[in-house]
Amino acid sequence: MGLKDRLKRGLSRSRAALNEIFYMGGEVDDAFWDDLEDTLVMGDMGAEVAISVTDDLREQAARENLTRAGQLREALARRIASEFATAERDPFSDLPSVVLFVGINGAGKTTTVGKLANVARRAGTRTLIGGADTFRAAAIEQLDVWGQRSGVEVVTRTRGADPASVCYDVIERAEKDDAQLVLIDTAGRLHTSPELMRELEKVVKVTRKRSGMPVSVVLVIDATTGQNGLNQAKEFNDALDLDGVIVTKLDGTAKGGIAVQISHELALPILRVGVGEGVDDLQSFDALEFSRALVGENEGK
Ligand SMILES: Nc1nc2c(ncn2[C@@H]2O[C@H](COP(=O)(O)OP(=O)(O)OP(=O)(O)O)[C@@H](O)[C@H]2O)c(=O)[nH]1
Repeated sequence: MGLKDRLKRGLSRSRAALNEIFYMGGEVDDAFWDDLEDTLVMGDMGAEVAISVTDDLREQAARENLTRAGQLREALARRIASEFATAERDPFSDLPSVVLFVGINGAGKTTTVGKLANVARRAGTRTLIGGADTFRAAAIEQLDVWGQRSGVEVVTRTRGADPASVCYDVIERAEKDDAQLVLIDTAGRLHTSPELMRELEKVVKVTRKRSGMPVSVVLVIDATTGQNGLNQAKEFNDALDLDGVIVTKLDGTAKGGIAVQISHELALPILRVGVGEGVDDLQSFDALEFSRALVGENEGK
């Protein structure tokens, strides 16, 4: 299956409601505009974005005399795409680069690190994995499995070790091995715990201070957490000044619009999206491709 098809398949649940209001041949009337706005809100795009997208599209329809719903699909995708913040640099391809992955428990950090390491190694990039999740023994084992699978070395310490000193070790090793890409997994934590957030601030500070390579802090968010995901993003961004976001599990939700809202409200780029559990299901992010997959295309296209 091609990448585009995987993205489309992954977003099929999010697309279902919009598909319904865009059924072929539908008239563009007041009910259509109400339905469109409601559907965008229900898909977790947020009221502000939903209203401004609908208003703009409505003006465009009047200006260009578009009367059938199907005629508006591509325009809607383009309008939604314009809501995403754009990335100044991609920390996974603009090398050298150190990336710290943060997020709440179970968001998909370890899996994401593993998938990215696998892809980087296959592309011939000298890659190193850092295991700063010393809280859970299983997390260290899980990273080791990904390391073995992809042939990437994992630098970590035993359970209970200070995560900031693990980062120190990782950077030291990266310099010695002349690594180009360093991916560091951190322990999952609730954004509502000030103590854990402070610990994470220390991890980021130590890594930034010690590393001669640019350091990015990337938040991994599980899309199925919906509006809670937006709150998490705000808390993490306030504490750590994030560089970007990876949204996972978009295949498990009808609320894929949350990616639009997070990127727009926090002015943070989406760096990758997860649309399934396979290695190829962690995809590069293209705002227009993503928006098209969210909105759907007319039949026969
Ligand atoms: N369906 C689906 N599952 C995913 C995706 N990304 C990750 N997962 C699954 O989510 C689960 C949790 O992923 P982990 O990588 O262990 O999460 P974590 O953030 O490292 O968790 P902690 O170590 O507890 O902080 C795993 O079963 C993954 O396979 C995705 O895009 N789609």
